[in-house]
Amino acid sequence: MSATTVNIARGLEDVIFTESSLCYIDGDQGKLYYSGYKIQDLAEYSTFEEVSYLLLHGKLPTRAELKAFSAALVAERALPRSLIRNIKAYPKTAHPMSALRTAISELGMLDPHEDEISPEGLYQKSLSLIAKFPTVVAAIKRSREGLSILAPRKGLSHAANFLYMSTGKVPSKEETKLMDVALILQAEHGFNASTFTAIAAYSTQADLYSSIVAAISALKGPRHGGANEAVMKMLAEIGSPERVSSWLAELQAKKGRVMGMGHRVYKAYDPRAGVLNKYAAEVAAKHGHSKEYAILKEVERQAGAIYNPKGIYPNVDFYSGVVYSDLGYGLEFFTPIFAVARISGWTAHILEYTKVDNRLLRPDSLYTGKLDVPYVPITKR
Ligand SMILES: CC(=O)SCCNC(=O)CCNC(=O)[C@H](O)C(C)(C)COP(=O)(O)OP(=O)(O)OC[C@H]1O[C@@H](n2cnc3c(N)ncnc32)[C@H](O)[C@@H]1OP(=O)(O)O
Ligand SMILES: O=C([O-])CC(=O)C(=O)O
Repeated sequence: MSATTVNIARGLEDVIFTESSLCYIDGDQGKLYYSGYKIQDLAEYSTFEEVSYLLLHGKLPTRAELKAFSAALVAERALPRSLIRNIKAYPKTAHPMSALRTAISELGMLDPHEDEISPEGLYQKSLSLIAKFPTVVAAIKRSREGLSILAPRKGLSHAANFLYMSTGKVPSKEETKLMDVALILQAEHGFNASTFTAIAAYSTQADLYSSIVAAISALKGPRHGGANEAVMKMLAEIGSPERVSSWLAELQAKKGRVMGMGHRVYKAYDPRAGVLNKYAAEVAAKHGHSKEYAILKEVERQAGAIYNPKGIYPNVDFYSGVVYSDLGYGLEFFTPIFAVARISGWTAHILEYTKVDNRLLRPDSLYTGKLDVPYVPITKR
């Protein structure tokens, strides 16, 4: 093989390595479907529980199925005591994504059946992880803020309970809807970097927890899930809508990237950003976070003129921070909230991959090094 005969896909773009019926993205048209349903319909009419059921089962639940599924999630929400103790002892300076990665790793260690990979065992562990992610993230948040960790509260939906455990207040209907929408929009997105990482780990027959820890690690990066936090830092750097133009000129001069814009698959407006933009505008108008929103709109307008012709538009991370800030989360919790949503997609993909054909993932590279180099003893180098 030589460089002239091999087509190297550096970012694995356009490489199709499996089949999946979980998610369809039309990147040119800016369309997204979960198991055939339009993302806009799910965001408007559904709940995170319903969407998680859809992803795990491939169909929307009946009323009775949803009731049983939601009850199963509620039953799995609480954390082992020793994990709560340990979360309290995590350094307050640690990034919440590092704390989440550590906590999920601990959950695996505490599960006496960590390695079980029967379909029933995997499904049960998936439910348990979907249920526990909000409890873990809320516990990390409260512990960092020097507040007592709250136990999950029965009678609250997944989104409402997450908000309750995070803030100590039972949220309003509007706040719950806002969190539900954010979680629904981020629940699944095909073979993005974190899902692919989860599958790569799982393809070795590593246990579910290890695969999810791998996924959390990949989500942390600012080119992927970490972009929502990076957007907020970018807004702080810009400072005001009037500064957007000079900031953009500097960014272009150093060939930098506008965080929250651009996507490997979408070469049009990310439909999730469209939905979040609408909610962010409402939140900004109602609750006075209008400065951040105003800067974002200006970045979208001015950066759009430069980058839209190249297929670079706002992605899901562009407007989500305005929504999370409004719900009471600091910017370091934006990516953990993404993980609270994406755990459904990660586990659904692992369950699906097991059924399709759990084949070891192992790509190749074009070797560009030397061969048959004579070994020189260390004393002679
Ligand atoms: C949930 C998610 O993961 S959504 C994505 C979140 N990430 C971000 O928002 C970070 C900012 N965006 C990016 O870095 C990129 O758009 C990515 C990594 C997400 C996808 O990019 P890719 O499809 O891999 O494109 P690639 O990195 O090859 O860039 C192609 C060209 O577009 C430019 N480009 C891509 N994104 C941006 C951006 N946000 N701002 C400015 N230029 C950009 C690159 O500089 C490059 O230009 P060049 O050809 O002149 O060198
Ligand atoms: O699909 C991707 O590459 C990134 C993304 O938008 C997501 O994971 O939600």
